Amino acid sequence: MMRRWLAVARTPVGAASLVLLLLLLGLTVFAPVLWGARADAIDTDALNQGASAAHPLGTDGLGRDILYRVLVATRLTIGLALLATLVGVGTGVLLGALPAVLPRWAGRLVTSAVNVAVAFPGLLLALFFAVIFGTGTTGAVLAIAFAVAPSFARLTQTLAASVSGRSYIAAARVSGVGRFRILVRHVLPNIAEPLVINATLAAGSALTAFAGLSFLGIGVQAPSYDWGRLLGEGLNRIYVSPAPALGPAVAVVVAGLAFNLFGEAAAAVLGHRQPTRRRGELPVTSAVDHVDDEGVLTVRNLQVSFPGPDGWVTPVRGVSFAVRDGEMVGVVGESGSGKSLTALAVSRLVEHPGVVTADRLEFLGKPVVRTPDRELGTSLAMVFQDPMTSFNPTRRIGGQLAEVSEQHQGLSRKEAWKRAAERLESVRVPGERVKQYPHEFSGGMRQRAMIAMGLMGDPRLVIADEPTTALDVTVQREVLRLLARIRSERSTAVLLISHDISVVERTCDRVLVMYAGKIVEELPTAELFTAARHPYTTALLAAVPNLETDRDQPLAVIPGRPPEPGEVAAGCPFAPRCPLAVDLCRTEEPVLEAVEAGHRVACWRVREQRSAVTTASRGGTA
Ligand SMILES: Nc1ncnc2c1ncn2[C@@H]1O[C@H](COP(=O)(O)OP(=O)(O)OP(=O)(O)O)[C@@H](O)[C@H]1O
Repeated sequence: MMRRWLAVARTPVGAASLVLLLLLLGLTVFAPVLWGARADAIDTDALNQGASAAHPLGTDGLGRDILYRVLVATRLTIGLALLATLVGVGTGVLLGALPAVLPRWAGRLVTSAVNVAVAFPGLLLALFFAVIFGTGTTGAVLAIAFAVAPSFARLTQTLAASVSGRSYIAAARVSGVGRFRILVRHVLPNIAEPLVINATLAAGSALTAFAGLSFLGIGVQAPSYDWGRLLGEGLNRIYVSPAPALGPAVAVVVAGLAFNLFGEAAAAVLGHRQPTRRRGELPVTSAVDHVDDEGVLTVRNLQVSFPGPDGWVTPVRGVSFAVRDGEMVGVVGESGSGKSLTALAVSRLVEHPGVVTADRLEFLGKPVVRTPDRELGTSLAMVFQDPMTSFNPTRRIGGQLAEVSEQHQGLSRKEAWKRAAERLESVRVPGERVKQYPHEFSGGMRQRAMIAMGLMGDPRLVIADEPTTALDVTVQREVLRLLARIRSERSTAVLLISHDISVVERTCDRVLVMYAGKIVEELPTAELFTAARHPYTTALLAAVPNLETDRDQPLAVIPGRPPEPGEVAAGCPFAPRCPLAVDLCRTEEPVLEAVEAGHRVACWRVREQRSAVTTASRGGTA
């Protein structure tokens, strides 16, 4: 962090503005001590003089030297501007952060009030508040502070929203960390940088606004004086002698520029981190698939919907499955098939305005909605796709791991850090690395540390959403081996989400194949290459190269693309890409049916073949 700010000082604009700011700081501290007496010295022999060698900026109506007065006024001018900025930024950040901790209705009220206030120009607001608070220094400070606050509230809200989609926030939430703590520990530190940059810019504006108020006579009052007041006094006789007005005017401009240029240089070098974020009637429930299995997790007819411009869209359209104790289940499917949303719904992480409905959504025999945060936090672990965003970059790895145990298991800070080191060791990361920051870890280590974080509690289920996508092949294998080891050593169930069917085939006991928000086939992985029946599953398998694949031929690809959640037509959603599709496939959607024990398929053609076989065998026995 420090290094990044030093880089700002190394740019020409950054360096020049920093020198000016240091100069101003020096004057703020020392000018009144050095020249305070001379600035107040009345000289009746030299009233209202213009520029001269003895008085470079002339004298005022009492014969006081204006140059000394400008220098001495630095303290009050800069001090008040900084005070106003501090109060304004503080109030703004508070207002901006409140919606994150308040109940939703109250949060909306605050947001609306901020939106209304932002619509007014700052200086107009300052004048309005100056009239309310009355003339004088306190009034002017509050007026400028309250004029600055709305834009900071808006900025905080926007920045907070942009980081709230990060995996480490989701990880903290799934670990049951409270809203206030998430705000203070995870959100605010990660938006501090742009806030500081904007505060520097705001200080420049506050300085000029303050000078304006004093100039108009509603800021600093005699006998105190700041640059604004000196400017006002000098301006009265600008046609006789320009120097007394020019001095304070130059001071205001130079100081304002110093703040603004430093802010601009910092913004240009540090840049604004703008992480991307994914983003009528509720849809009717579709046919319910039947699941017999009960276990750690039971999901029946799970649907996830979002309001869209043309009504609700439902990316997850009725998913049913179960995960038993100690079982490793894979979920595969192309991008957009609803795998991640299914996982997020299970962990209560689908964000408003998303709506999750299910006939049953139970974890450890209890409805997920009623599972206390503490229990969910220690019994369910999430491992996210991107090891870059899975940790809060401003905090040490150990602290982030320890948080879970401190919060939920009542461990002391020391014990929790000790456990964090042990858990890191268990995922083959040297324990002493607890003290390091996420950027000091490699991608694979970060992913293993994320798994270690999940193991801080005693999870009964680990949900790993594409945990190896961002990693190279060898690290990928290591992470998968680690998940498998955790499963066998601790009998923890694992739900592994992947778009790569070969990864699932190698590691899992059972596979769920998803297409367009539904499970289209479920079978034991051991039978994947021999017994898969759904044309989509067989097409996915055909796209996996193996030892017999002819290397001179291009790999099989599935023609076309899956439908978007809003455009799923009647019939089987795979029909437009299916070589076996018949008319029935285009008009009616097949339901998931058991073809054998542990093997379910949703396909009209498979059903047709089965009934043909059954009829033939009946005919044979008749
Ligand atoms: N917050 C949201 N608002 C609206 N639509 C969403 C939202 N989140 C996801 N979707 C949509 O839901 C569909 C399924 O998304 P999901 O992330 O579950 O897919 P996925 O199968 O995990 O794909 P990937 O492998 O690319 O992560 C996508 O079409 C996506 O655009």
